[in-house]
Amino acid sequence: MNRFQLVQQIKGKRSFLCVGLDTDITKIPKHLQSHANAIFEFNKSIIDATKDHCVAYKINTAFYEALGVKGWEAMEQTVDYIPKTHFTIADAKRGDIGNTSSQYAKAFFETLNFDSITVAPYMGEDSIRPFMEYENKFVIVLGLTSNKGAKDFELQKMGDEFLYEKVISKVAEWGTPENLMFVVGATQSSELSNIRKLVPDHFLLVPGVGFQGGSLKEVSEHGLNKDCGLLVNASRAIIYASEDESFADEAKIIAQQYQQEMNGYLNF
Ligand SMILES: O=C(O)c1cc(=O)[nH]c(=O)n1[C@@H]1O[C@H](COP(=O)(O)O)[C@@H](O)[C@H]1O
Repeated sequence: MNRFQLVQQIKGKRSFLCVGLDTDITKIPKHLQSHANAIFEFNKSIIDATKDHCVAYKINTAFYEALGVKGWEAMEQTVDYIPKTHFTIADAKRGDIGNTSSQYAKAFFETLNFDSITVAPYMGEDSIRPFMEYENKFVIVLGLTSNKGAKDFELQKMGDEFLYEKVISKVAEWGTPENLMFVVGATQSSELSNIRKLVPDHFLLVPGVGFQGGSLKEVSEHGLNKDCGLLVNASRAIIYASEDESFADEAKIIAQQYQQEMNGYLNF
């Protein structure tokens, strides 16, 4: 999917919601846990229930890799099941020396047909370039993350800049808003206006609303650009909205609430 198609979808749906499929076998409703293909069955119900209210799905690969071959198969089935209208994110946080990153890119962009992948920037340009060689695919580089540990490196000053500022400015030289996005945690909304000065046109993937306490209102106030420019992710708040058989209906209600709130913030 390209940037234009993503923006069109946001305009049509009046939503910039990304549903996070952090599907944990121990947290899905009891009646599904004994199912031979429990993870995929759960994801299928969540996708069916939320697809009218969101524009993207983020699959956090850790939850699937933890289950071995079966988990990987459930991930493949899930990516294939997500409607082609929706932007897909492999939240894999990869990045390695160039020839290894090429294999990661092949794994997530060719073997699995994801539209994008999250990548850690620590190893520099040659670790990120291979992901940028694909047309209509995006690399989503960690900028300023939502977790406490962000203060250990990302929020350390290097001269008069934070490390995360250096990372975002430098990485932005390697790609364009057509193939590059950045992760900014919703819990870091005080830095969002500053980040918008560094990358006014790029999309930002913003996780951390819901369970981590980030504010959708603040993120929208400081992060929206002329094309929306935001994908706000919620995982647990949506997929575990209920533990009983009505889990998909409850997930739909929460996704719809996010969509309605987002509609009020959009400036087009
Ligand atoms: O790259 C990410 O998606 C990510 C970056 C970040 O800074 N913080 C963060 O929470 N995430 C991911 O976003 C999701 C947040 O999940 P919930 O807190 O349940 O909404 C998880 O899949 C995290 O791995």
